[in-house]
Amino acid sequence: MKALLIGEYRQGKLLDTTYELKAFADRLGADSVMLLVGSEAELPKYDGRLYLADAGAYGEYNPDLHKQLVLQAVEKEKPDCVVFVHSSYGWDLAPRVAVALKAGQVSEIVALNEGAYEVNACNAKLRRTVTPRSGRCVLTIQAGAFSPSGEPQGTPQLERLELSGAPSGIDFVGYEAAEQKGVDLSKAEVIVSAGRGVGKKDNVPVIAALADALGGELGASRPVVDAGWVDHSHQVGTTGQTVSPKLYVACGISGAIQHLAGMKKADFIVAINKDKDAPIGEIADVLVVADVMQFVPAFTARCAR
Ligand SMILES: Cc1cc2nc3c(=O)[nH]c(=O)nc-3n(C[C@H](O)[C@H](O)[C@H](O)COP(=O)(O)OP(=O)(O)OC[C@H]3O[C@@H](n4cnc5c(N)ncnc54)[C@H](O)[C@@H]3O)c2cc1C
Repeated sequence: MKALLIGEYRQGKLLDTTYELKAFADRLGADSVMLLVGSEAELPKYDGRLYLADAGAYGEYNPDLHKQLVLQAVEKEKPDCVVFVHSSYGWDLAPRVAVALKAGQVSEIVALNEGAYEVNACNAKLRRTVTPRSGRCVLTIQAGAFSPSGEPQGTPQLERLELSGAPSGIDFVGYEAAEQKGVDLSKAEVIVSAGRGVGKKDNVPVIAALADALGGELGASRPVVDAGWVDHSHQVGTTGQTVSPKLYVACGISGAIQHLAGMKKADFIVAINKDKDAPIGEIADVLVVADVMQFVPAFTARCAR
């Protein structure tokens, strides 16, 4: 099996998720070759062939041109699958490539299951296992689901791809940073996060009090934000902030991939959960099996002494 991996630059910087593509291909048992559209200034550590194309004259992202370049690489390599990260880039480009190739697309893969793909369903409450029927397929992987097992290594063997025409009718205007409101969790050294397990909005101050006692910030999982218990600026995860504090305390959080993707780089993780088998236990340094509303007030009282 051969996989064409579509790496990603954002504003000239190589995204770390590019390495997750290689980890996915390795777990699939596929030979891989990579394509990057961007500058040579920052190349990934990659032990294999890397197609590099410069479309900078047309702005950082132009769907027509990027699709054209992916199709060129497909023509040369004849891969069985073309793999993107499920980012805004992958969301936009993967379906365009799938339509052009008349290939089936499987989106937001979170795990492999004996050669089939597991994807989230019902807002990640369920998983579906799917196998594409088309011979060639286009895949997108959930960021954080396939972490590299060690430090990425290798120097890529570069091959250039040239554009064969100007884009039709699409101009890249630029990126506009979202207005920064509320807290910037990315700089916090301690984060104490509330999950659905805290039960109700009135219980959130109990979690915030622990954050205060530890000199940290309040974080939250998405259901807590969606329910309006905590402002979105506190959300940790793929659709919230990515954080790397010294200490992360997860209170009543199950450990869904989308949450883990935002906090798994924390130096030390404490999880408080009444379920001893909660998935967060797999990455937590300490798992306290307890009712969060009994444990946290007692813990806060000890911290405040
Ligand atoms: C496209 C997409 C993007 C997403 N982005 C994000 C994101 O950025 N961030 C994010 O967090 N999620 C995100 N999600 C949602 C994610 O898939 C999960 O649904 C979510 O993280 C679950 O939040 P939770 O752990 O708080 O709730 P649950 O999964 O419901 O877990 C609650 C946990 O609390 C425990 N619990 C219950 N009661 C108690 C108690 N009294 N004491 C102790 N423990 C208790 C339970 O055992 C359980 O483990 C996204 C989903 C999708 C599809």
